[in-house]
Amino acid sequence: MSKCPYQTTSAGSPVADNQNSQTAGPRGPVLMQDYQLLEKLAHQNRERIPERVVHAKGWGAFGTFTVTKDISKYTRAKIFDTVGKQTPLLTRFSTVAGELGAADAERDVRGFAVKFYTEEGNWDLVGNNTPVFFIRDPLKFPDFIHTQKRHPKTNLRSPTAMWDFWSQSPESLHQITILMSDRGLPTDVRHINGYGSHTFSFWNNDGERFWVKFHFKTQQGHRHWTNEEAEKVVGKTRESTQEDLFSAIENGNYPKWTVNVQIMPEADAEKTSYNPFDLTKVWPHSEYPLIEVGEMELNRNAENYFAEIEQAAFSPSNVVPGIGFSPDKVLQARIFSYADAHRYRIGTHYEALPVNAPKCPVHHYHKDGSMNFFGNKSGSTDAYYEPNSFGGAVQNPDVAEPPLKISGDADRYNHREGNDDFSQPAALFNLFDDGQKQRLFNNIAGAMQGVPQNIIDKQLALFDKVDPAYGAGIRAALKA
Ligand code: HEM
Repeated sequence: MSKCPYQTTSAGSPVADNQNSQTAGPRGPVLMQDYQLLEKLAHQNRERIPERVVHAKGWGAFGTFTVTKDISKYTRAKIFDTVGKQTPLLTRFSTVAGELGAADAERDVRGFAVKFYTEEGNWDLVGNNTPVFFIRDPLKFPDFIHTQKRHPKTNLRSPTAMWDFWSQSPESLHQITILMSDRGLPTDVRHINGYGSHTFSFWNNDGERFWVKFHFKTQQGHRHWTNEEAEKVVGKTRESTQEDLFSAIENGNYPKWTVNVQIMPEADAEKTSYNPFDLTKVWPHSEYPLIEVGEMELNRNAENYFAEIEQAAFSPSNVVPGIGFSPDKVLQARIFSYADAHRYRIGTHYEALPVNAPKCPVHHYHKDGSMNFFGNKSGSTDAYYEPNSFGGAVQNPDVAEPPLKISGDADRYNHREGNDDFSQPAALFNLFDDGQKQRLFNNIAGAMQGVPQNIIDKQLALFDKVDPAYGAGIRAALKA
């Protein structure tokens, strides 16, 4: 058996006794000079960081992205430049509303966040298991999330608040239909698809821009629980997804996803009948078919959950040359929100932590700050400002994004005006067979228990507009 190392204080001094406090006599009291005891207690008091304001409960793993098809005519991103090329990555999956200790088997959207450690910096795709979202204007996000979290007085989740908000937000119908369908309660995260959801952009070496959507198709197939099955699971274990993902990887049963893109030439955005930057809409696959790009495999569990998964910081602002944003208003807001959240939740230099640090050289001129353990990053000791004459890092015009034409007057535009919120949910509703429809009705009726009738009526009127059979089915389920 190998000899264990000796325990030390955090200052490195060897510890003689870690079993007994230092006391005046065998019965105590303890001495103020027992710094070892003080250090242990003080560290324990600092073991928690704030949980994520949303997506607090999560499960993560490391893996690899492998390019299987050449899409270099659309993007100059180095991650895609050679078939067979592999890039290391980190994923974190999550539920949205539950706190850090929430049960896993809950009906909720699943977060699907991927950090690709590319040779030109980290690219984070912070998506969900749904191709659309509840809102299309980011001004709505804090209110929407308040309805998903606890009521200030009862400290309970409030179905009244949820349906009150949704019944006044017809753009949420598409996402509600997914959430209340079979796919709204997956058994685990190996059996879900992932979507970037927003429209992003690609640009190639010739300066051409394309609009792009990302789709991760599970190779494990889809698996879900009914509400009744999930209740039994939660009665047995609150950690069903953690157990499933961790043990699958530990046992060498590595989950895989086929990564696809939908590509829209830049000029098409002016022609489509729908706004291609509207997060509540999908692009018809018949017009913009899926193009295979690669495969994602998860093959390594974290050694330390807190250091590598809880402290992981994903942000839609992390793009790399060849991949860019789009005018999608919600995406634009997320470019601000995530890094701001990380500075608060983890600290100013969260990107220097090993799990967040890029695997390529990093050269910037940010200076000092709490927990700066790396000094200056400019590439030269004397170059702590820019421009300088001391060999510090310089800009690289080669990675400049092609200019984007913008038009219009600055104003607050009514995002509900002229928007069809009903056709796409109707198309989805009509894809469901009778059994799927009945479970959808039952799930919605179940989620409406205790909600005032006037709010239910407003919501039913919206379902009627999607399809009269949709509203009628829920009415019948409410009476059952
Ligand atoms: C205005 C809209 C939104 C805002 C302001 C917002 C904000 C946030 C914030 C502050 C966090 C916590 C970050 C942290 O502490 O690490 C978060 C987490 C997350 N959000 Fe959003 N969000 C928005 C919309 C979306 C959308 C549309 C998606 C998916 C398409 C999404 C997916 C996620 C995921 C997956 C996480 C968890 C990331 C992780 O695993 O660490 N969010 N969001």
